[in-house]
Amino acid sequence: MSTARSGQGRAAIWNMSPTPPRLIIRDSPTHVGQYIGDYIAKRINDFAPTAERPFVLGLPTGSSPIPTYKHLISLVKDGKLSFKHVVTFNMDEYVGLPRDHSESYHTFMFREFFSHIDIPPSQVHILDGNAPDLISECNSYEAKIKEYGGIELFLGGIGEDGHIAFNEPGSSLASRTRIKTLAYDTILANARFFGNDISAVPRMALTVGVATVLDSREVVVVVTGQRKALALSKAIEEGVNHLWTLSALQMHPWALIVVDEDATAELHVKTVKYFKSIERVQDEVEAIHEKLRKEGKNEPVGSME
Ligand SMILES: N[C@@H]1[C@@H](O)[C@H](O)[C@@H](COP(=O)(O)O)O[C@@H]1O
Repeated sequence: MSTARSGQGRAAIWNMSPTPPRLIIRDSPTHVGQYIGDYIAKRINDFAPTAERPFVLGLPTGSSPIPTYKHLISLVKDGKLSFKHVVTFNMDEYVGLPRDHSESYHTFMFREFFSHIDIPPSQVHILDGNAPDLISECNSYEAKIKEYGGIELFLGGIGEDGHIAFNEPGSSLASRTRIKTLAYDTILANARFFGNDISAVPRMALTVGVATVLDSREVVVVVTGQRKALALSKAIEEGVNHLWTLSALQMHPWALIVVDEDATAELHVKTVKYFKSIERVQDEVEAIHEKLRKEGKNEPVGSME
């Protein structure tokens, strides 16, 4: 099952090289979903996965990735993408919530995504929050990721307190898959999925660690809505800080954060302008290279990092 990683996918998208982390700004959550869906589809198609060399994809739950899932589903339905040779690892799962509960992350993933695409269920990995030994469940999850040669691309979402997966404020930036007690803010934020009954929200979860996410070759994070604006500014405009675990992406060489306009509300104008200009310049450079490719001339080698 072990598959060696190769740099093939990355070479094919040299022109999309992010700085760590690069910000892409789109008008609305739907446009964010389209951008990320197209981006992931390109990565999978460039990788040309096979049974022996599958594409290993990390995935989140939450309302933010739903437009991305919708777009990926439409690409599969249109025959432009297949998950036949994609292996997935989800970020997290509640502890103690029955697997078939409507708000378990198992249920969420099959309802919103897996049931609509061509992925064999045996290639889906989601932590079992009801395992008899939760510590060994977490350790074997890490081991399984390693067996597959690591995660090629981890798609993530964040909480309002800047947590990635369930790595709440104060999580070690060297953390691995483990049991985590949820912050009260997260319990409050997630009560909307439990009929606004705070007491119904599980208090614990299993989650991949910050280091598990940082280990993947590429990280793409979706951040939409004004309620995530403070977390985004902390993660982008301030230093690496375990109180805003998304900020750990500053240490990743290949990270992309895709946001809508609302999520930029707390950013400095110059930060927004900077990232918009970077994207514009990269588009111009890509147009030049596309022209060179068409004329059969050599493309310059290397990235723009
Ligand atoms: N553990 C999950 C996170 O992985 C997810 O990113 C977050 C955001 O949810 P939403 O996208 O609904 O705001 O919800 C939960 O806390």
